[in-house]
Order: sequence, then structure tokens, then C-alpha cells
Amino acid sequence: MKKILEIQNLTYKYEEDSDKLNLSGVSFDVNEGEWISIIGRNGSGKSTTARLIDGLMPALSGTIKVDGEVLTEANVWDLRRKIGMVFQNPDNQFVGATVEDDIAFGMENQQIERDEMIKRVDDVLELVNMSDFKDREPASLSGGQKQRVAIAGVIALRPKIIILDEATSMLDPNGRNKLMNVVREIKDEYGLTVLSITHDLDEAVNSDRIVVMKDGEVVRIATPDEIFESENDMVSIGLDVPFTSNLMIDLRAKGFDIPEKYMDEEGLADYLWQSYLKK
Ligand SMILES: Nc1ncnc2c1ncn2[C@@H]1O[C@H](COP(=O)(O)OP(=O)(O)OP(=O)(O)O)[C@@H](O)[C@H]1O
Repeated sequence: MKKILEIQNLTYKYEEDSDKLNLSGVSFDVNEGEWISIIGRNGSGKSTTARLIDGLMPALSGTIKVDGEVLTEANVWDLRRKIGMVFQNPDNQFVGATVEDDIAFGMENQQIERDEMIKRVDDVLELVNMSDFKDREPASLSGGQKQRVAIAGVIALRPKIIILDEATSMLDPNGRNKLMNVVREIKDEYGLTVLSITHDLDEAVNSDRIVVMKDGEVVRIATPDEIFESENDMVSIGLDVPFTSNLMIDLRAKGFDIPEKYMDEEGLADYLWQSYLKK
């Protein structure tokens, strides 16, 4: 399998004089087409890692390979074209006077032909369900609408990797699910790789692998099943055990036959329906 990101021993500190590193020894690889969630408490270094990968600031030491090439000062602009980054606060990312202009702006920078540009603007706005807002000023939109437009703008550029830094935090759970499904569709269609910093455990559960960070280090890389099944893991990482994990433990204690594999709410409801209620 092709590795699209290879991250080795990254260190970083924001304050030059400080003894404390904000990131130390961060290493992980991402395969092309994978969906990786990065989870961890506030301040654990998730955003810092994302900013370094996107070349927004240079690492103190360590290497980042994007699509086989080591990121350097000389190629940072080229490599950044392969990465689309969506931040938590979309206000800082709008440059156009209207939603349409804003999405077109990034494509103009990449010298995409006009007809193609118009087509892509329409396509991505439809995908994120924002076609009716084409002529609106980005500033007039709600937080969730801004996040949808920001994601549309990045998708229009057809990057190889999309980094979402809490990019759906302003949406309600339903809106978040819908948007993530859109990202998933695009991912499947274009073989996109997704790196998503998230507090949303349901999203993490549905990813291929999870990178867990704590105090500036990667403490665990594993599949969602491996992580959510282990109560010890969850507690030591400082995350709440998901609601269904607790429920599964309680149900087992009451004599129900509940599999070991982690299930989300829908999965557990289906299982209980099929195994007990339907009979
Ligand atoms: N601009 C900055 N200047 C100084 N220190 C910073 C800056 N940004 C982050 N830090 C510090 O670096 C460490 C890692 O922060 P980072 O934002 O990467 O964590 P995070 O896991 O993304 O947290 P959050 O979930 O709150 O976004 C924290 O100790 C934080 O206080």
C-alpha cells in the first residue's frame, strides 16, 4: 500500500526559550486513501501536528514526507497543493466577497480553467447543500454554514489529502454526520486521504485507524475497535468511555450475550433488535 504521509520524530516548541517541547517524537504513517482520526485532550498537540504537516510552520526537528517527498522550505508551496486544510474557525479562511467568489479564489490561484471552475463551484456547493447561498457574503452565514463552505472550497481544489481540524465542530450531530458522509463519498470517488482531528467519537469509530495524542506525544495508533474495546486505554488516554461501551458492560453483567466488538448506538440497537426483541 502506498504511503501518502510519513511522519518521523517531529518535535516543535512555540516558545524558543522554553525547555518544554509542545511536540516530541511524533511519528506515524498514513496510507493513501485511509481515514485517520487524531484524538486526544485539549493541548495534546493535535493542531500543532496538523500545522506542521501542512507546512504552516517548520518543525524543530524530524521529517515529514508528503507523497514520497520530504517537506522542505523549497518545496513547501508545491506540497501544500496536495493538502487541503480546513480549520475549526472558518472565519479566518474566507477571502471572497461571496460564497461563489470564495470557492473560485483558490482555483484561480491554481490557474484552473474558467469553465471547469464554474462547474466545480456548482458541484461542490451542491455536495455540501449550499447552492442557494452562492451569492451570499460568507460573513452573513451561520457557523455551520461557514464550515460547509470551507470544506467545499477545499474539496474544489481536489487535494490528495484533506486535513480537518475540528472542522465540523459548529454543526449539530445530524449536520456533522451529513457532512462527514459527503467527505466520505468524495474520498471514495477521488481516493482522497483524510486526516481528521476530532472530538466526535462516532466519527473516530468510523475511521480506519486512530492516532491518540497525549502531552505532545503519540501514545497509541490502532483501529477503533482496539481502542474503544479497551476501557483501560480510554481512561488512560483521558477520554470518556463511549455511552454504548458502558451499556454493553452493564448488559453483559445482567446476563445478555453481547459481543466483545465495539458497537456504536445504531449498531447496538440493531444487534439487540435482531437478537432479543424480534424473537
Ligand atoms: N500559538 C501558540 N503559542 C504558544 N503555545 C501554543 C500555541 N498553540 C498551541 N500552543 C501550545 O501547544 C500545545 C499543543 O497545542 P495544540 O493546539 O496543538 O493542541 P490540540 O491537541 O490541538 O488542542 P485543542 O484540542 O485545544 O485544539 C499546548 O500546550 C498549547 O498550549
